[in-house]
Parts: sequence; structure tokens; C-alpha cells
Amino acid sequence: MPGVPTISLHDFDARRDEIIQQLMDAATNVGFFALSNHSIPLSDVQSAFSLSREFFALEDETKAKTPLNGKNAGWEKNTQVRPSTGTADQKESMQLQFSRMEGLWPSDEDVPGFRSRAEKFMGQIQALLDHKYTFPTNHTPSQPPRGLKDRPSAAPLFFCLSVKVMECFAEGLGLPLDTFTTGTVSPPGFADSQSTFRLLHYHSTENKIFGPNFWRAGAHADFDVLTMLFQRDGEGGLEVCPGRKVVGDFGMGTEWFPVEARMDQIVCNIGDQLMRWSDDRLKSTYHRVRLPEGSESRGPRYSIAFFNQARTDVVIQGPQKKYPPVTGGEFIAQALARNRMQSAEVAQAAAKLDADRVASEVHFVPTHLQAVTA
Ligand SMILES: O=C(O)CCC(=O)C(=O)O
Ligand SMILES: [Fe+2]
Repeated sequence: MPGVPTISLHDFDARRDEIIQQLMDAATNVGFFALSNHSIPLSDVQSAFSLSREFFALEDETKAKTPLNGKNAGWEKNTQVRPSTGTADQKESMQLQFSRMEGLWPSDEDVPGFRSRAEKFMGQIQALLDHKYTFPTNHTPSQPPRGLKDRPSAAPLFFCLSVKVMECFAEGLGLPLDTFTTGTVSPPGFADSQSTFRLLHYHSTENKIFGPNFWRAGAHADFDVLTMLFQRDGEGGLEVCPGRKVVGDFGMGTEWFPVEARMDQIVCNIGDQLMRWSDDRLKSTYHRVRLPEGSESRGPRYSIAFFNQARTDVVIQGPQKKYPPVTGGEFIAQALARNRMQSAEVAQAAAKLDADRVASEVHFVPTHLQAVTA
């Protein structure tokens, strides 16, 4: 696929140095890459999509029993307005987290086994750290890099996929190996994780006519450390715009590359938190999901995203101290405030220009990454 390299994780331990090099190249130049031969079996990805389809097939009134809360979990439909468009994304989504989910799990009567099925898959992407794996929440980037062999033996870590990849980035940047992993993964008993698992359902566009500025997901960059996205074969539409530094607001007017939709690969992108944590070396990149065009299927599109987020109290600061320190909680709060202001301005301006272009139900609801007060 042009623009977005595919990186194979086969023989991970033996090829670790080569993989780190490839990840660093992709993250530095494109901000996006697809992982093949990763550790998550295809049958488990298929099961996760079955879970998603079972949930979204419920009546809206049933899904509304677990509405999007102020803490970034729950269900929303047609409410996410991107600052880049001023219109609502043509989708519904269900967001889940590792903690603070009281009253937000769909019941077994509505979707049998929803919680255990979701948590099993979430754990395959990002598991909880073993309780012995205790690191200070405030990392000191001046610490010398620690290699794999130096991991304290009393600190075993479940080798889930996101930990593997984030350790590679830490090592590639010359930071302590656990910088982004203990920075994002909570030990048991801690409710400070902000990582978010998001099931997405983009509506069928059969017999629908849209104005010029409607998108399945308007152009945006993610706020997190690392996003991992699962797609179904042939359900395309995701596009990326590499080169954030050289493009104008929201990456408009420059070249967009399609990303192939393959269920056997995981599309990953660097988010704003990792860009800042790396003093801008790794690039958070604009992306969007367009509506079907021409002879393409007008059917629905399902995708699943996992956002690896900095924990609320972890300090994000790069080794060169290019930016002042900020905690994971503050970072999200600031990003949301900016988003909210821009969304409101853009929606207002668009409404003045052409009222029909702004869906009547549009109102701002916090995006998938929301400030969390522990
Ligand atoms: O569904 C997709 O392909 C992308 C979703 C996305 O970019 C997001 O939710 O941040
Ligand atoms: Fe995104």
C-alpha cells in the first residue's frame, strides 16, 4: 500500500533490532504502519467483530442504556463533530475501558457475555501489568536506556502486543524500556488507565445523499500514544495524510493515501502524546474515513480501535525537554478543550454559510478521548 509500510512481527525476538528500525522509520516518516504476523489470532479478531455486530444490532433504546459518560466510556451515535469538518461523523461507537466502567457494560440479556468477551480481546492488545511490575509513575527521561536483559526479574510483564510495540519505540528513542508501557498500562488495583477500546459502526449509505462536507470520520489526529486499528477485509475508506509538519490546518489540501482494509493486519498510528513524548521525532498523522464512492459498496463499515493512552498522573516529557512537562490527564483535558472550541467555531461558521450542510442533530459531545479525573 502506498505511503503506509507493512511491518511483519514474525520471529519477533530474533528480529527485534530489525523490527525496531522499521518501526522507527515508519513512525518518523509516515506516522502510520500496518502490522502483519502479529500475535492476535484471526479467529479472535473475527470474534471481536461478531461482538461488535451483536451490540450495534440492538435497538437504539437498548444501546442508550449505557450512554457515553463524562469519562470516555459508553455509546454514542452521530454526535462526534470534528474540528476539521463541523459536521457529525456518520457513525456510532461504543467505548470501553479497563476500569471506571460501573453501569456501562451492556447486560448479558442484551448481548450474552459482552463484558468477558470484550475484556478478553482488550487483554490481548493491552493487558494489565503484573502487580510486581511496579515502576514510579513519574519517569525521568535522563535515566540511561535499559535493555531487555535489564528488566528486573521480579517484574514480569505480560507480553501483550501493545507492550511489545511500545517497548520498541522506547528503545528506538533511547529511553528507558518501560517509558510508554508503565506510562500507559495500569497495574492491578490502579484505576488510572485512560486507554480506550472503541467499537465503531459506520452506517450504510444506501439511498442516502450527503452534502459536500460529510465523512464517516472527519480528518483528525489521535490524542493518544499509539492507536491500533482492526478492519474487515474490503471495508475501506481510511485515508492518511503523512507529513503533518508541512501541511496546513487539519491536513487539508494535500495528498491522502488509502489504507488497505485487511482483517489479518493491524493498522497503527502514532498519536499526539507520543509525538510530544518523543520531542516530535515520531509523527502524529492526520487521517479520515471517507464515504463510499462510485461503484463501491454502500454497506456498513465496522472497525475496532484501541487507543493506548498515558495514565492520568504520568508525566509526558521528551528527553530534549522540547515542551514543558504535562500529565496524561492534563494533556487530554487541554486537547479536548481545544477540540471543543474549534468544533464549535467551525460548526457555527458552516451553519452560517449553508445551514443544510450541518446535520440538525449536531451538537458537541466529547470525543473518544476525554479528560478523566481519577
Ligand atoms: O475506523 C477507522 O478506520 C478509523 C477510526 C479513527 O480514526 C478513530 O476513531 O480515531
Ligand atoms: Fe483516529
